[in-house]
Amino acid sequence: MTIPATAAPAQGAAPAAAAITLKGVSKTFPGGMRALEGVDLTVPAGEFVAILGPSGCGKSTLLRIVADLMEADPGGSVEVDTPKELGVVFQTSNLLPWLTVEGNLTLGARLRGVPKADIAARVGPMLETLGLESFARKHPHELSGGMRQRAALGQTLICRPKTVLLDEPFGALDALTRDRLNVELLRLWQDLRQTVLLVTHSIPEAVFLADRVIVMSGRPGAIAEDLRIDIPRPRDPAETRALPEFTEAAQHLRKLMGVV
Ligand SMILES: Nc1ncnc2c1ncn2[C@@H]1O[C@H](COP(=O)(O)OP(=O)(O)OP(=O)(O)O)[C@@H](O)[C@H]1O
Repeated sequence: MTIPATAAPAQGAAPAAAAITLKGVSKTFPGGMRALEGVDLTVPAGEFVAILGPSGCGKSTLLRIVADLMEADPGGSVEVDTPKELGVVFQTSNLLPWLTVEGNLTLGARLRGVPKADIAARVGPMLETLGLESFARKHPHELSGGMRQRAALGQTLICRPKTVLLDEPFGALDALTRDRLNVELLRLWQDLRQTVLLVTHSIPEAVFLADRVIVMSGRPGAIAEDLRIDIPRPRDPAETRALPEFTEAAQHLRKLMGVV
């Protein structure tokens, strides 16, 4: 069992309530494929947690279980503090091809019950944050892959979900766009203080973004390491990457994952 790396709260401060609590979560697919084995994980509200692990170790399965898109094996438990306020962005975007970018963002918010006036007030700033303001009237097929992914992120974040599950949302992007979106994501997170669970294959991305990095072992996936990233915020990409704490954490994770 992994001891959560949650920092002790400052004296007098109440500890943050848990947004996600997994206890003994396992998953066996029909045919006997065991994808997860006894995962214990507590994520306090407002924490940014990155999940790293070898391909096929069950990261997406874990996210799907948290999102209630898939059932875990009987015996374990999954608790999400505000299941109705959960936003999910997967590797492939869910944009509707017949709607414009603006239409997709608006529909996303409308389906989640965001009041009309709030939607109208949020669409413009969200498009601007994501660098999509001049593509508001374009349809998904007229966008680059990076733009589509940004729009998909906007479609979820415009609803201001309390908990955000991100499954490799930037995996298919070029390094520059990815860096830029990382910065935007952090900025949005710092404003809204959502709970974030991000699956990534990038060690630098995990260290730059997260308060905690969870490393999963190979299949069946279990938690092999729960590493707290004590790098002050706000984090500037160039300054953060030059910090010894950044290098140290990244090296530790590379070693652990056998990428040297
Ligand atoms: N619906 C399914 N039915 C059967 N097996 C599945 C199903 N979904 C996933 N698996 C298997 O479960 C294991 C974990 O898959 P999962 O997609 O969670 O891994 P992952 O860590 O997210 O991988 P990657 O990093 O490559 O995206 C894999 O071996 C996969 O083949």
